[in-house]
Amino acid sequence: MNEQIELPSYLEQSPEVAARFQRIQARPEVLKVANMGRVFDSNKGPVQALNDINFSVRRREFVCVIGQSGCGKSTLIRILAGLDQPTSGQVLCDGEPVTGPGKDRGMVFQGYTLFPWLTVKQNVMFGPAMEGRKGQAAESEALQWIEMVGLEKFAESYPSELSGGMKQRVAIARAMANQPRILLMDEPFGALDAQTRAQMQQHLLQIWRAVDATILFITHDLDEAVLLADRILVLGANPSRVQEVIEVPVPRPRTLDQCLSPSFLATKKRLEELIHPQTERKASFKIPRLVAADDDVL
Ligand SMILES: Nc1ncnc2c1ncn2[C@@H]1O[C@H](COP(=O)(O)OP(=O)(O)OP(=O)(O)O)[C@@H](O)[C@H]1O
Repeated sequence: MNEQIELPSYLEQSPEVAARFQRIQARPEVLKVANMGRVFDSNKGPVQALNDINFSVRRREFVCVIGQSGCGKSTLIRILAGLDQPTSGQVLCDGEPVTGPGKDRGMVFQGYTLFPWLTVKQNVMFGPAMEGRKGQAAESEALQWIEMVGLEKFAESYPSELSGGMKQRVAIARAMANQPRILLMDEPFGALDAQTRAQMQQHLLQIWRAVDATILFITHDLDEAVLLADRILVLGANPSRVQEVIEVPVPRPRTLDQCLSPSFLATKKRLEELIHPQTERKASFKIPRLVAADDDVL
């Protein structure tokens, strides 16, 4: 039997979800990106990586950014972090122009960026210590963050003694210990196996619910974006612009079970239409013949 399930529109929101978006709209803007562009000079001439990007993120909102490879996601997050500068437009964090890195913006990358010579606790205390916050109070605060990510038994361990998922949990605790206004995450779970990744997604949602954190999260994974985000920013390519902003209609709290709900599937379908349009030309490349035609293969 070839039965097709009729999906609702991804624009359809239950009253509960619509009310949540109204509440978010009423909150102050933590991050504002206005008419922002970035042109790189290259030996083949200028490369317009980002063009006229406009969006804002409100307090305690969870925003995911998706887009095809090379559409400028990393460039965007590097500019938001203050690690790169736009060539036009501006970025405001709490109304102040971003001119460089700052403790109001924490970063978690895909690669494990812990200091290998420091213990988990020392890694988490690193930022506060640079600010002059040391001693018993700073230590017990660090231990609270370590507990929040469920690693209290590993406070004295070194990064080499931890799994990939555990290292990323330390990276989140370390970023949060600086009490950032916004946490910028660039494919933080990209290197993890599927099961660990699913656990980390739930862990991140728990942390986000427990603290006053605004999150901007880059991912290639459409399921991950729908599972985590309030809104999903879809970047189009050549040059990169905000192609669509999707308000995820899936109610919270989110669990893995919801990945099969009609609203989840409808949102994912819309993302697929945007990221992999039907009209996209099929790849036409030639694979060199590696064996002679008369070889006996398979
Ligand atoms: N330093 C640079 N010099 C020249 N061009 C650059 C530079 N950095 C990025 N680009 C170009 O800008 C565009 C966007 O790159 P970016 O790395 O931001 O994309 P991305 O969406 O993060 O890609 P991926 O998903 O593959 O990581 C690409 O065309 C890239 O070649």
